[in-house]
Amino acid sequence: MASMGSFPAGVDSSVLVRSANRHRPSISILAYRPRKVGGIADGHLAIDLLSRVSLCNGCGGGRRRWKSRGIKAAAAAGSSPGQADDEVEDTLQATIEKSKKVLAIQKDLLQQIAERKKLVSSIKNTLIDPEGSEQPYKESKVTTSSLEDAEKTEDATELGKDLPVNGMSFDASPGKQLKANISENVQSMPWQSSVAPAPEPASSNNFYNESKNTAEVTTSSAKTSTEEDLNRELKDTTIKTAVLPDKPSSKEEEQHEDSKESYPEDGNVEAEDPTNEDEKPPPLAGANVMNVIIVAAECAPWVKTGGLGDVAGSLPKALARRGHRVMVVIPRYGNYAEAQDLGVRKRYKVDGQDFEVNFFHSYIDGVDFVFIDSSVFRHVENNIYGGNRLTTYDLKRCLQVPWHVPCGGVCYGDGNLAFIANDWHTALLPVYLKAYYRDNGLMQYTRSILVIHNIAHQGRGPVDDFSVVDLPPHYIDLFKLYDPVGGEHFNIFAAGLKAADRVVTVSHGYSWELKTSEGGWGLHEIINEHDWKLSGIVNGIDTKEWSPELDLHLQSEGYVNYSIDTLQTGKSQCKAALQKELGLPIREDVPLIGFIGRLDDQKGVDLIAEAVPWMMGQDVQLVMLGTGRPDLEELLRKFEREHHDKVRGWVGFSVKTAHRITAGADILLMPSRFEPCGLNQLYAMRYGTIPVVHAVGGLRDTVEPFNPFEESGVGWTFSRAETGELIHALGNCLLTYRQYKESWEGLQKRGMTRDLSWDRAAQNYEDVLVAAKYQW
Ligand SMILES: Nc1ncnc2c1ncn2[C@@H]1O[C@H](COP(=O)(O)OP(=O)(O)O[C@H]2O[C@H](CO)[C@@H](O)[C@H](O)[C@H]2O)[C@@H](O)[C@H]1O
Repeated sequence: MASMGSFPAGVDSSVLVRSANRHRPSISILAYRPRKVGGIADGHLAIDLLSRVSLCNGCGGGRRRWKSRGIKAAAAAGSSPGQADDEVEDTLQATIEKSKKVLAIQKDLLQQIAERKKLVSSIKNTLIDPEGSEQPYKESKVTTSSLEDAEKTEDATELGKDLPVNGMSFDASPGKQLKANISENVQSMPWQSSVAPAPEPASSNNFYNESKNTAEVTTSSAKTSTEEDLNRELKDTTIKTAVLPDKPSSKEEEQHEDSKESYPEDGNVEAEDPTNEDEKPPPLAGANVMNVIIVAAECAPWVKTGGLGDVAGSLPKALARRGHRVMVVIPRYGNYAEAQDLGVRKRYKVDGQDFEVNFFHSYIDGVDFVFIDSSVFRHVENNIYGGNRLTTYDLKRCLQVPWHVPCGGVCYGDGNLAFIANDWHTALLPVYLKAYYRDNGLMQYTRSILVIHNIAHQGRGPVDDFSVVDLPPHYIDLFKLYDPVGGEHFNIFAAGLKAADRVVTVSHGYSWELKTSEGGWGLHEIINEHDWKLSGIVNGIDTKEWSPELDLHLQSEGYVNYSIDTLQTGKSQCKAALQKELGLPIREDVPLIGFIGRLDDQKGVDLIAEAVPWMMGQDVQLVMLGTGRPDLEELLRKFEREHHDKVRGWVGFSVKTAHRITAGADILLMPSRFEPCGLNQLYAMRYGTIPVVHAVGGLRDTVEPFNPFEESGVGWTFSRAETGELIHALGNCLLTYRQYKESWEGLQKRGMTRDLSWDRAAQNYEDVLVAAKYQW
């Protein structure tokens, strides 16, 4: 039994071995390894053993069996029964004594378990990050319940009253203390009172200093630490030390697979060996990791009317891959299966009306998707932009999300935080951030970035609309804009562009066009004035969603997945499947031309319409998918009626059909009059479909024209939005398709191998986030 040396002193292993032969509980004792003293399972085992051993030792049956065996043994050795009886009694007594010792040792082990727990907790509390400051998100451990306590129904003008403020002191009794401190500091908004609030200034503009200040302050988590929590927090601490982003920890393990893997079920402390840190690579963003909240009106796959939905669904994942902690906030238009009710309820008065807002949450691919559930969003799923443009998306609530919505049990907080708003629908967010918070010394380190996906839609209205947005009177100047057509009016995009810390648009070409009177749609002067904060970043694509190898819509009804290696066979199979599905003649040799997009002026549908007579004179097939202006929808139906053997006009919004056209078509037409970026041409290239585009905005940036002498380029472009130019470019494209098969294949392969992923774009967004963070 030399190997049993790990038993605590005082344990006679021979007793244990003897007992092991007779009693199951003792066998378990032999298996008891001090190495695992930190685990819950072992703790339970010890308690279980304690009860079983005492039960066994006290049971008459056991005693009788031992007695009769002792008599038989004595008889066999030639002793008298009386002597044998005494010996048995003695042996029994000795065994009981030793069992008592075992019990004492087990108690001791339990004590050790408790001490290891304390140790875990104290390690967690003392570890600091390599920068020498505590991690920023420590400050954000303000749980919903603490905020719930802190507030009752609030008025729209009381925003900020339930906001933890940098530098304020409050501690573990969160709610009331928090409320008290905040009301001391934020008595009222400046336009309501001549007494300005007195926010605590941060000691420096260095983020980490700020973090340190706030981290000391916000120990107000109402969370009760269970043993599991302790172990998780230890892991959390090691992650933090490696400057990894905060990971949701407790409530949603099933969704947070990574986290689950990281936390050993039995809480084995040995598994938390700090040397394991080395195995985790640092985040790609390095020291630039931030908390990012992207706010949008739509987000694929839940709700999508166009390219904004795609961007809101995929940019966040790319930022998360770089190590940022990322949340997307969108309205909950429908019942989305993945999203769980967080149980956070807020009541607000807006315009005298009572509203309740709930928050739903889903954690997917490293991103917290938060859905705002409110009566105003219900029943508009199929017409999300059809309601009252001023009240449909209450952006004041979005600004409170970092404090109200605990993702993975931990709120984001306002340190090291940037909001990314998208288009005019969310352009009020930078304005509210300024008016309600920054002007009052709150959220001093939170930044806002506004992304222009399409400047043509601006949220215009009469100047009187200003009364609805609930802002201090002097803010009207941000909104007022003189327009040669409409005169002086109220313009939400204009205000957002002025108030945002940074502005991004979705291509370099478009960032240039925005500054011209033709491309700026009345906002060019403002954009020129704020040129210093404008960047152009070309969109990426979601290479999982849009990939011919993986595309789920190419796995039935004759469609097949294909790659660059199986391009010729796979693509022609998809083409045949598309022709079959649409009822067109199934012919491999005929060039199949596709169009997918909103039917409006922007997309140049009228140019296609004018080119249709010429096209019908060619041996081609044309498939158009779109919704929008009723007259253009009718045009699609008319083309199909008149050229039934060559044209299909699909009026409707069908993601599946969009994927199938992208795979089955040979050519994609995009004669857009303006195109900030354009995604369909990027999808087309990835599927070996050749784009023919008007060289404007993002189309010019992304479609390098074919050069037959150098065998370079990925498509055809034309420089003026005119039918003749479209016909000329398409004519050259058709000629190459028919007569220069090798060049055609070269075009396809160059497009397919381009890096179109979001990863590069995310890196550029990160530069903007960092620039915003350090700007004043
Ligand atoms: N009927 C239909 N059925 C199914 N799917 C359909 C469809 N109509 C369009 N789509 C899909 O919607 C998306 C449209 O994206 P785009 O970028 O081409 O245009 P959009 O003008 O909406 O976006 C704006 O924002 C994006 C994102 O920044 C910019 O790229 C763009 O230039 C700018 O105008 C694509 O995913 C497309 O497949």
